[in-house]
Amino acid sequence: MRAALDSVLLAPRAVQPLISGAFRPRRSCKFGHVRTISASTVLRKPAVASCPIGENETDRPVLDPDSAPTVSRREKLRDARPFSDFLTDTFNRQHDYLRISVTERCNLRCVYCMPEEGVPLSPPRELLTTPEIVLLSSVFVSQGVTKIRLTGGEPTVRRDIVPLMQQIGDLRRHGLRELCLTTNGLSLHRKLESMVEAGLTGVNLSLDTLDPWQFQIMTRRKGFDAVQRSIARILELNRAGAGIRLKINCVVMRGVNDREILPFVEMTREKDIEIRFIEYMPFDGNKWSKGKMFSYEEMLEHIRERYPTLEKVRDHKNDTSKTWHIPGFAGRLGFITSMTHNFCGTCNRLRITSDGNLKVCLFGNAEVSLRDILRKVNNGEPIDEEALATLKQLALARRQDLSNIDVPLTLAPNSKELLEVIGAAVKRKKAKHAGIGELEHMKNRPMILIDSIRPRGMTPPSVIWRPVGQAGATFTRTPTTITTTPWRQPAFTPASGPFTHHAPPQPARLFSSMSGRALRKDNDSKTKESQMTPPPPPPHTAPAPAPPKLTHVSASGSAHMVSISSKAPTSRTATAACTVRFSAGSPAPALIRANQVRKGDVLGVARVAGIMAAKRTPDLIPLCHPVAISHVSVELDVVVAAAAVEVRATVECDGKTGVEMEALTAAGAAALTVYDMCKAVDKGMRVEGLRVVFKDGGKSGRWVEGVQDQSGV
Ligand SMILES: Nc1nc2c(ncn2[C@@H]2O[C@H](COP(=O)(O)OP(=O)(O)OP(=O)(O)O)[C@@H](O)[C@H]2O)c(=O)[nH]1
Ligand SMILES: C[S@@+](CC[C@H](N)C(=O)[O-])C[C@H]1O[C@@H](n2cnc3c(N)ncnc32)[C@H](O)[C@@H]1O
Ligand code: SF4
Ligand code: SF4
Repeated sequence: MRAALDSVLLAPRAVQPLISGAFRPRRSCKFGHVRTISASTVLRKPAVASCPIGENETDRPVLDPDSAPTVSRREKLRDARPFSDFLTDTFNRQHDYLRISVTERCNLRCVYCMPEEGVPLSPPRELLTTPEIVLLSSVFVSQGVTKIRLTGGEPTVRRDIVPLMQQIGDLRRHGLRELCLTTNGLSLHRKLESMVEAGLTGVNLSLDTLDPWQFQIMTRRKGFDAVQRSIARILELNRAGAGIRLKINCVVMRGVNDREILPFVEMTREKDIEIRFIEYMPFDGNKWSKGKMFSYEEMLEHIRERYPTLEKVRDHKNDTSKTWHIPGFAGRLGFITSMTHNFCGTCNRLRITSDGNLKVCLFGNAEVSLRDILRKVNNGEPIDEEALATLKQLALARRQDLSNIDVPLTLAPNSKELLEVIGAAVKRKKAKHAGIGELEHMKNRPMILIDSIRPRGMTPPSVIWRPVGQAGATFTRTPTTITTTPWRQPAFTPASGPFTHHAPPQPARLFSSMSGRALRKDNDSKTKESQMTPPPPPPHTAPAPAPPKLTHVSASGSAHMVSISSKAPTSRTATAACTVRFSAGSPAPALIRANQVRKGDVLGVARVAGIMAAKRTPDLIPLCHPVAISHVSVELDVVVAAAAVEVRATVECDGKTGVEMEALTAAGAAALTVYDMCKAVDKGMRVEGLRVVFKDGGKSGRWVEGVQDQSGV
């Protein structure tokens, strides 16, 4: 007894819960044979990652449901139920794997992932709070999700990542089996033990090189040693039986790190880890070219030359990677072939972005805001710990009313509505994503804002399925089609029909300038205007000439937003330009060029200001529609001879309305930032000639400044 107690007290902190039984790792093979690693096994000998019947290729550490305080009868009954229809798509794919992006931030700047200057971040109130992530996780687990992966950005930079994992880890008593992390490993070693205690079962760690200098080139930051420390710590904990499944993700770029393929393969000789080589994927700003991509076939050939005995291993049905093994080696090799072979047929993934949008496909462009639905119960405000406590009370109070929903799990009073929206989105999921031919010509935004990468052109949600929130919502389902009202065309009148669900009327804050008439179900603005009763003509006067049609003024004369509901989304681009002109003899242009301005890097800050301003355009220009911008670039050229900085901003979107206002706002804000940062050295600056110089897409097609006949442009 005394010895047993000592073993608990003297064991490393991460292992204590293993011993005490608070968390008991289990392993299961692909056939579902599960065995628990006992405390004595943990202490006496390394855990053997083998299947009880010898099938050891796909051992998967899983959370131990028995370690949770109780598994209620309700949970057991739920497990016996058929898989949730809400999470089953029209191709009968059952989505039991949820990826959640918990932050947009990152402490590295990998060349293939992020622009050097980083990405503009969303305002904090738009991001999911910890209680909101837990609520959404619980809704998904209640429907049969058994695996949750936290990703980002870099998930470990989220300040409350450990408490968040603890709360998600608690869902194991409701059926969650795996809680995983995709991380760059930079600060993982500091949090690893508490994460294991929280229930971490798997780590996918990104490492593209084994050379510290090359690491600095590829990530634009230092940190190689810290990553090595994290890997060593995982292996150490695993030797003690923690059972963390470790995979190393390595994006292979020709001419950059392809010479390291074989050293990575060598790592699997002694270590029980899986090295996964990922085909390099394109998105705007990462300078992708087909030539830089090292394909699956090429990698295999290269490895086979050195290791001819390389053999294929049976993959788990939902794996993204194709697994191989060199006989005699402890680890395995995987290949993620998003560019050359899709693996969509067995897809079981859904993802939630850090701002709370559900994406049913990594490459799909439709998103639906779950955050807005969730926040309705808190008057549109983010749900914090205090609000969560109230929700818990509510959930208990209405326990009886929700016979078909697991009350302890789904604390959100509007779980049913959430499920309806999730179900409709899942049913819209396509069979597969585009092939390489399409991917390489598509535009993209930096993928750090979603989760992992999204190839060029796949990103910008051409339709944001944001059905609810402040503006109210209508979901109309007919037996053959499901449509969700996009956020830009809120319908305020409940639609009719047997399968209609509509949100309770909400104060129409965002669109409060719209007249009641303009807000009716009819989405076509032209029809709407023709149906309005014109004011009677004044008596005894000649008929007045028809007033010019003011598209932004309603029948009652008040300013309103033009409806673009009936327009089809198309790809649109606009470029705006302007000049910051300095006084004659001003030292500013030379200082800017030499990056010697005391306030800092003028061009870098102005570029970011322009990008952020483009995203904020509808907040600044009252009648401007919010558009789903897919790309913003801001270029600033210092022309010392002309004592000027020339600014050009290009904005792209796939949408129903043009982006010239966004381009003008971006150019204007970049110019004003130059002004602001230089006003100490030149008080006579002027911002000149703000204008659109190029526009493409939509009904009017291409337009170029200064060209008389636009037909040939
Ligand atoms: N096509 C596609 N590729 C994905 C998806 N999720 C991840 N990937 C690819 O997998 C790479 C590694 O991502 P990870 O975060 O490690 O996720 P994973 O490989 O799906 O993780 P597990 O299968 O759970 O181990 C990404 O960079 C993508 O290339 C997905 O849903 N679809
Ligand atoms: C976006 S990161 C987020 C999680 C974490 N920061 C990390 O690096 O693991 C997720 C994965 O996407 C991969 N990735 C990012 N950009 C990529 C690209 N252009 N091509 C292929 N994979 C990419 C990364 O290597 C990483 O494994
Ligand atoms: S791959 Fe991960 S670590 Fe690298 S920049 Fe992207 S999010 Fe950060
Ligand atoms: S591309 Fe979409 S459908 Fe294909 S595997 Fe990824 S998420 Fe699933």
